Amino acid sequence: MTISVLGAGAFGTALAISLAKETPVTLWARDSAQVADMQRQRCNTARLPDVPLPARLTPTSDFSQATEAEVLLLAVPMQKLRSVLQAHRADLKGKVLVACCKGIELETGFGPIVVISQVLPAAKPALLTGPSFAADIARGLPTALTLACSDAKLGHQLQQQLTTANLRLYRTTDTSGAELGGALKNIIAIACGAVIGAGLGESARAALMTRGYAEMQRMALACGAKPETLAGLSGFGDLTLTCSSPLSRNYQLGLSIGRGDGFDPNITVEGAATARATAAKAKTMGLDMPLTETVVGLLNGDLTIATAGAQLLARPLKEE
Ligand SMILES: NC(=O)C1=CN([C@@H]2O[C@H](COP(=O)(O)OP(=O)(O)OC[C@H]3O[C@@H](n4cnc5c(N)ncnc54)[C@H](O)[C@@H]3O)[C@@H](O)[C@H]2O)C=CC1
Ligand SMILES: O=C(CO)COP(=O)(O)O
Repeated sequence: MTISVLGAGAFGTALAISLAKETPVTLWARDSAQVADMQRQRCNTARLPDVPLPARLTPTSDFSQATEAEVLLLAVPMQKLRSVLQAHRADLKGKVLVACCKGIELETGFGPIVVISQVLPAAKPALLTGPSFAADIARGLPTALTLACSDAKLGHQLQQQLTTANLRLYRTTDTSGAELGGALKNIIAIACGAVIGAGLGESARAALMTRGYAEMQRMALACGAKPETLAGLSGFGDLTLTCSSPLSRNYQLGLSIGRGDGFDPNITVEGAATARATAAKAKTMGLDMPLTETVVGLLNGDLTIATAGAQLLARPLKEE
């Protein structure tokens, strides 16, 4: 079996490093200078500077070389997924495509599986998601993820093919639940970072995580997802990691909002566009998602932390 990873950011490189310890892996980046640097230094100096690339990992900027593999992992940000697929439609036709991004497309409200199916109707889409920092995977630390694929046979096969010594995959056919868990937890992580950054305390964070989980479930169940998927690695698991670790970029963005600091717009923070997409989607579906709306208000500068907190606390009292 041959594997390629498309996108040599932090996550794509980490997955390629882990998989290349067991099988040959091609890692594609669009930037030929970055590829030359990885070939020379045997390291992704920009994203994972302390981790050497295994001998069986081949960096390339030649897209057709990368698409010779049987299984392709798509590790580009969610908001870039459609354009990458469209740009390489011919090479990707009919391929097994495992999306590794976590988010909802701003313009359409769709997750990665639908985007793949729209651009490449003959492709066989799957999703790899769950609690994992690129740095942990790259360093060989133990990690458990969810492999979601509506085709149960293909999902079983991918689970076997993509499990490594440190990366244990569970499988599900509930792609909608896995997509939404991984996407929506980023919104709540921004909120948690904001609360901690503003010094509002650990109790407030626990409240946000719990009510955020209720909000995630509300949206996911309305979209036909299974509750047990939300309770699994892709939902509850990733919510826990992302809302509690300063290594999370979504949490870091929240921290900077809470502290009133600036934030580098070039850092990949999936939760920002996803919050906006989710708030719009919730409105059309008639769903109450007050935390998501609050995060959008904070991101747009329409709310301060003080007014956001006051608004949430003043909401009508209800059953849990
Ligand atoms: N970094 C992490 O710990 C984890 C990241 N993820 C997910 O993986 C996805 C990617 O995140 P990271 O790798 O961390 O981001 P990153 O910012 O480190 O890398 C993104 C990569 O995508 C490439 N890219 C962007 N637009 C492109 C285009 N149009 N064509 C080709 N390449 C393009 C960039 O050059 C960059 O190498 C996100 O959805 C994120 O949520 C998931 C789990 C863990
Ligand atoms: O998805 C992640 C952890 O599972 C990575 O989180 P960030 O994108 O917030 O860094």
